[in-house]
Amino acid sequence: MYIYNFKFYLATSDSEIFSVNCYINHPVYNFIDLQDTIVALATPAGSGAIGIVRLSGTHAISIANEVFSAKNLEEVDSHTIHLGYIRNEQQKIIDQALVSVFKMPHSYTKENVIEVSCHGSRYIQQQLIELFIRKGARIAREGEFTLRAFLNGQMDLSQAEAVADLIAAESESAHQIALSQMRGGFSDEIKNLRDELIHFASLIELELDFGEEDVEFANRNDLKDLVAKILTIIKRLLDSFQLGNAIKHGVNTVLAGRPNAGKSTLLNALLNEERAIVSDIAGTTRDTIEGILNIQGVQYRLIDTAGIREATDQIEAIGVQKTMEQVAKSSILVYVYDRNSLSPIEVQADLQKLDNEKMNIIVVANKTDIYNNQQDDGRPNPFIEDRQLFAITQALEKQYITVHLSAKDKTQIDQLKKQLFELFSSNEINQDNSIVSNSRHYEALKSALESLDAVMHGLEVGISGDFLAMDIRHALNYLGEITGQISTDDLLGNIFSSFCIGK
Ligand SMILES: Nc1nc2c(ncn2[C@@H]2O[C@H](COP(=O)(O)OP(=O)(O)OP(=O)(O)O)[C@@H](O)[C@H]2O)c(=O)[nH]1
Ligand SMILES: [Mg+2]
Repeated sequence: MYIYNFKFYLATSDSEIFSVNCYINHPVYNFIDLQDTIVALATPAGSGAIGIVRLSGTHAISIANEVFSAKNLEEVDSHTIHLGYIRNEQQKIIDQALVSVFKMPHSYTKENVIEVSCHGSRYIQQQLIELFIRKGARIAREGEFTLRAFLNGQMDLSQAEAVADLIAAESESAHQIALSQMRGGFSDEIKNLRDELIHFASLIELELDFGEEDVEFANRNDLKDLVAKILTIIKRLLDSFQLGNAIKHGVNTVLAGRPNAGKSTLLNALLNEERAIVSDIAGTTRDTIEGILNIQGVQYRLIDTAGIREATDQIEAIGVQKTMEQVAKSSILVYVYDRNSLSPIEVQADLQKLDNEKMNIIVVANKTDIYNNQQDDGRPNPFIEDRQLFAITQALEKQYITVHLSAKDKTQIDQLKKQLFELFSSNEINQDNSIVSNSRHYEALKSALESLDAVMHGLEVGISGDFLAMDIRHALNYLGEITGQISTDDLLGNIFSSFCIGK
């Protein structure tokens, strides 16, 4: 099968080999009928000032022309807009509308596209869609406009996915990542590297064709250099995922610490609203409480939790367990403690318990409004007086970013925000760096990395060409999945079903 494809490759243009292979294995074009003309509402359902009904497909213009009398739409230029009445079969006016005409291939889907901007009444939109269906269009499936754009070569798969991300983007940084991916992002880079790898794969396959003869068309050192180059790039992309994913979905930031440390007070101060109940009773917060904080375009999902201690009742015990789960799931832990009542030894013990390699930690030494050298009751603060304890505090502050603040008086809250932002700064995005934010891409890159590691290992120990070719083929498949050069019905179905109808 593969050799057959390979010979086919030699007879055709460069780098077509794997798409041919994919086409034979996965007839992507079969599961959807590209001949149909599709219709859907492109604006949100419901009433508004304007609603847009969109048609795409071979007959889009002729269908619209049948119900629009002001002009012959088949004769107008592409990218023109026309005002006129839309009438049903009984010549009853449905609406006066603006009709935009895009002639293939100069449209979003590369097909004929009509956009009818009508008055945004539900009734009119419904009537228009039903009329177009009676005239031969069918209702579009979720994401079918974008799927067609992909199948017709308007964009690659990762760009199509970025369209959905762009629509869903709720913060400046998520918007930025989606936009950069839509404009090509890292997929061009992947495509180019993949093409270079295909070149080597074909040379190695050619060696295999010569069977018994001892020939080597693919220079192993050059291949090694290429694989090393690709590995470096893939590793960089994989590393960017933590940032990309956090930005796309919001950075999970958990506030944890002992009861009465002031976590809920801090949540309220950060959100600037009284979200969580605050009291001097230890164990006030039982369940997790969330709020969204936007710092310069990055969304932080703040999670206030139950104070960590030996629980005094069952409900509190569940709360403490939930806290530990939240800590494990989060990207940032804001560990809050009352610096006037918790000894540095206890702080150290807490941090050791909570710290896991992956997490970013910010320590908040709370309640600076209480005079540092004396406690609530006026007695001197033992942690300042004791030189040994003071040394532990200093060591901790070296190890962890520490912010001294008063949650109650809202002093130094901006300093905490600054530290949060610096952990997940969006500078990297602004510089147009390639950032992976899609978990499907992340998984494919991880698999490609494994296969390429195997290729590298194979090159080092000098394994035979057929094994080498197999690992390269795997890597090519995984890389091709990202851009859609390799795709299956299931994969496409999965991706586009998460789109809304009309996109
Ligand atoms: N003086 C002072 N008191 C504070 C500060 N922050 C919180 N408090 C007080 O400390 C007590 C506990 O505050 P909470 O915010 O409920 O503490 P918590 O960490 O959420 O406590 P649990 O929910 O029980 O785990 C309340 O009486 C707050 O008013 C602060 O910065 N300065
Ligand atoms: Mg609380």
